[in-house]
Amino acid sequence: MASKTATQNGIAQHSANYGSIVTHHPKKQKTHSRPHTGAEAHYDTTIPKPVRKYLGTYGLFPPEPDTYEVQKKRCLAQLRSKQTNIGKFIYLSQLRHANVHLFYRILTDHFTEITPLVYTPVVGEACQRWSEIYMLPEGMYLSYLDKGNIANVLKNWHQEHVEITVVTDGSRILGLGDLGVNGMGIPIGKLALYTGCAGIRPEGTLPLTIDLGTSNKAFREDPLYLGSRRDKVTPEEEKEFLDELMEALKERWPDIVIQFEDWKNPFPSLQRYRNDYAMFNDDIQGTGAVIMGGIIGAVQQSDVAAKDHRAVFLGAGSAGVGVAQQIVDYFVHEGMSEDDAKRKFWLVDSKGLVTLDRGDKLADHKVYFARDDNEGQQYKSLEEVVDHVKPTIIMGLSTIGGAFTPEILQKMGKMNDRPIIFPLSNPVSKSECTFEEAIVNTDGRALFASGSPFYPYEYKGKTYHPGQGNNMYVFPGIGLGTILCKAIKVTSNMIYASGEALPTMITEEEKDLALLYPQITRIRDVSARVALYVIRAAQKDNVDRLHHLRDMSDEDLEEWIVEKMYDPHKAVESIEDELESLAKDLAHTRSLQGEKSML
Ligand SMILES: NC(=O)C1=CN([C@@H]2O[C@H](COP(=O)(O)OP(=O)(O)OC[C@H]3O[C@@H](n4cnc5c(N)ncnc54)[C@H](O)[C@@H]3O)[C@@H](O)[C@H]2O)C=CC1
Ligand SMILES: CC(=O)C(=O)O
Ligand SMILES: [Mg+2]
Repeated sequence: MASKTATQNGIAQHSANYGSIVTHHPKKQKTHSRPHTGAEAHYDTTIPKPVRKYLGTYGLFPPEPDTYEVQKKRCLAQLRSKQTNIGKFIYLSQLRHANVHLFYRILTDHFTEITPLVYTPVVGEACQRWSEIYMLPEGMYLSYLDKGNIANVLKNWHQEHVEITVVTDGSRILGLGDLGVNGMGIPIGKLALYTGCAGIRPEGTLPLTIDLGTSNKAFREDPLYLGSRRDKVTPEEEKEFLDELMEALKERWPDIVIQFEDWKNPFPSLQRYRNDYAMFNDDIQGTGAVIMGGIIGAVQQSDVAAKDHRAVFLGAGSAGVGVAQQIVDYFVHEGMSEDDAKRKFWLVDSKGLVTLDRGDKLADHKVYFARDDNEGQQYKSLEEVVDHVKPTIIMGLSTIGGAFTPEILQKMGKMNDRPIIFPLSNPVSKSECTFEEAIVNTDGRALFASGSPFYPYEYKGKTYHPGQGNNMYVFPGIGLGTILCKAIKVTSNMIYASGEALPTMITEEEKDLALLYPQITRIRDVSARVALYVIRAAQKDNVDRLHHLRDMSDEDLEEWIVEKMYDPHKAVESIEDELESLAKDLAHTRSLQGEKSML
């Protein structure tokens, strides 16, 4: 009997990976529904018959088990038959809910096709239309009214072992403005990439959206809007709420990594929590690191020494300042003084070139880069600044689609052999220029990366390949590295290391194509390398807690990281093998005891 109980427990435990399957078997303990891991057993047509019989799901779906290849073929056909991107987004959300391993198998097998549908650009449209398309929670929503009770609300989350959360208040979703609780698409999308790109277990992720009110009047008046109708809370109220939230998260999951995403003004929270929590801000730090990684390659390919570059940034917000700051660190690494490095940057915001004598009160985060050498002259437009600076690099983090006009691009092409052109705003509609515009207006010489994906472009008989300068190349690895070495905080050196890891992954073939980032299809290997660099930096800063990793060689450590990554293909195979063999064991035990076997 003892072995029978052990066997049953084994099946119950493993079948947890199949979501709510256990709910439907009378012998099994009832579990809560699992918004993020799905009820996939009912939809997983690959489950072998003996397992279905044991679990009490035999007869509940078509009789003959599929192979994964057939199942995938059917799913891709269903996906591709949807007429609109939003239809595809909804289909994929339902698939993730219904059969989480299948969703991640398909995502990892078809990164190039699926990523734009669950992340930028389509997630932008999904957030704009969230109130209309909403069907499933897929994460937690906290409200300002929960203040004083946040720890209790967090207890309602059904997963015991959350390793990472992405938290937003929806106040600056991509370049689309304040979308309030509709911003939930972003934590869900980012965490889907955590799982797909860096192998964080799906059930270890917690998408979290906080309703702190919204400045979006149209949403507040929309009867379908799912959030509160109040205006945004004050910065002081936000701070008090976040203090309580951070403490409550750490209390329930002491090792949790917390990623702040798409906040309108994220500098105060980063400053306040970075030393006491394993947290980082993706828009400031993740973007800084990923663009620094791309710039390292671009500087090499431009054949202009780092000290001779001049960068004009359109946009001086969290991403613009984060990126500029990170590249300053890189230039300093390359031997420049900090002051010289800082002087390589001209930041432009909605009022023009950021200068100390512009006459308005500059936000704190802009002061460091404000120019003092403009001799009293104020440059209002990007074109004027380009004429004044004669940059080698133009960077767009402004949310202004098309701001890099053909005239500006042509000037960049005339002034530089290899102009570095990075229109980084998301989604595609906000990109400062398209890949085609950059290629045509520089006669194919642009070194290019954009925030959202573009297709390769054929020009004068040659195919050009765009790079995607998106923080998705680093945040999954930053999170993975932090989790695996149990770092107590995410230091600046860990962020820097994540960007430094990227150029080490570019192959000669990719360099020949002038690519500044590895192909997205290799993102899992890239994330493992990023995690390796992050762990090494954590060790140097003495913030890691898994000290035995310090003794491993880089090669062994990278291999260990890969082994630790959730792989949806292996997950399904091993669970199925084990379930089948456990079911057979049980049948055998029953027949020895003279019970009628179901199998
Ligand atoms: N590629 C990537 O990985 C990332 C891209 N982004 C994108 O960067 C953009 C900006 O993000 P944040 O810096 O966080 O936003 P933000 O709101 O903090 O900053 C926006 C900046 O653009 C400036 N701006 C607005 N209108 C302008 C105009 N007409 N001319 C010149 N400047 C103007 C604002 O003054 C502000 O300095 C968004 O579209 C976002 O999607 C953000 C993070 C990562
Ligand atoms: C990519 C990203 O984090 C953003 O556009 O905000
Ligand atoms: Mg973001």
